[in-house]
Amino acid sequence: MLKVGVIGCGGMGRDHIKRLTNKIQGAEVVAVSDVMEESAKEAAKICNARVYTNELELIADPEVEAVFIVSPGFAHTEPLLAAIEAGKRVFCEKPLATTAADCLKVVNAEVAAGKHLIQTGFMRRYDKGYMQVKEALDSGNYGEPLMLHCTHRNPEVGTNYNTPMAVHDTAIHEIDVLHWLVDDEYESAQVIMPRITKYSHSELNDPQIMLLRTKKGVCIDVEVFVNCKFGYDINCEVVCEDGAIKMPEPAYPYIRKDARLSTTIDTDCFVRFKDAYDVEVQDWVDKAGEEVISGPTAWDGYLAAVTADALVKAQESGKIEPIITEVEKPDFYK
Ligand SMILES: NC(=O)C1=CN([C@@H]2O[C@H](COP(=O)(O)OP(=O)(O)OC[C@H]3O[C@@H](n4cnc5c(N)ncnc54)[C@H](O)[C@@H]3O)[C@@H](O)[C@H]2O)C=CC1
Ligand SMILES: O=C1[C@H](O)[C@H](O)[C@@H](O)[C@H](O)[C@H]1O
Repeated sequence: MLKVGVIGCGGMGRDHIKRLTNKIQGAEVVAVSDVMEESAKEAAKICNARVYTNELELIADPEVEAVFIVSPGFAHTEPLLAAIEAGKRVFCEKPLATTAADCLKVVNAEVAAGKHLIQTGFMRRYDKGYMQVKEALDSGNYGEPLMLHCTHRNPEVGTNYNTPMAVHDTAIHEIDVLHWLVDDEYESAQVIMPRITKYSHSELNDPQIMLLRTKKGVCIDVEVFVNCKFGYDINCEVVCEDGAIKMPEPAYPYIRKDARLSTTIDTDCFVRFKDAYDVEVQDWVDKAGEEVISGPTAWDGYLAAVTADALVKAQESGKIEPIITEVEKPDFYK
């Protein structure tokens, strides 16, 4: 039984604690940590775990064999480095860190330690819909991909959510999954700012249209609209030389009543991607004893952050910004 310590007991942290406690085979949560002690105490009731307010003490706990980092992205780097030093396996929710520089610190520390410890929580790769799109693309039946049209829509976000977060907290999912889908690398980034919705605030341009171009010339547009109000609406269509592949939407019934036809749109990621989280976390637990990481690594986290940095720069400049990876992929990750 893998004994897990969870850092961060907010929305995603509690969701993972419930998952590890009630659904995942082969793991149990033995410790939880949050800077807000009350949050940690509430979360500990789910799994009867020890409570910490200092994440480094949780990592040092001898009973904790593996660590889940589910604090905000800006707080990931320190526990990642501490867990690497302690030689403990880590599942780190996306983003690995909010800048490429911080991600590179983690990559360098993991390579120097010589042990494969870090998995990054890019769970869209485990989603059935994205996997079906990838299977169709890899079949070769539709020719080469030319364009991708995507949306990442939230019903609403809090007032602490700002313009750069649309990249490193939200679009980071598309940044990782889309180059994986088309098996290509990114070359340049641009951000177009449409008229701002009345539901936004002074620190947030919402919606945003993010444009990515890959080295093979595939052009990707991602509409990020985090106050769309109507639901949590994730779409992805790949237009190829011999056809177009659209990711299926969640299967809900179509209801005919009172001369109206209606169906359901999810309202958050916890429902929309419930199965993907389950598959991702069960796979991480099942493979916790293996020498290498089978899922997205710290290097994937760094690559995503390099593109995120370029998109954040493009938000400011309004120009097409190059996406340049400073270092070659270490043999450690090959
Ligand atoms: N894979 C996915 O689809 C999703 C991933 N996430 C990721 O999960 C992480 C947490 O997101 P949410 O739960 O939505 O945030 P949240 O704001 O609801 O919760 C964060 C929690 O971490 C605590 N915290 C802050 N600094 C901390 C520290 N240094 N040590 C321990 N706890 C600390 C806060 O007190 C809060 O309880 C983020 O990295 C986010 O990107 C969130 C939602 C969906
Ligand atoms: O990871 C997530 C969620 O999956 C939502 O899709 C994003 O919009 C949110 O900002 C982020 O935390």
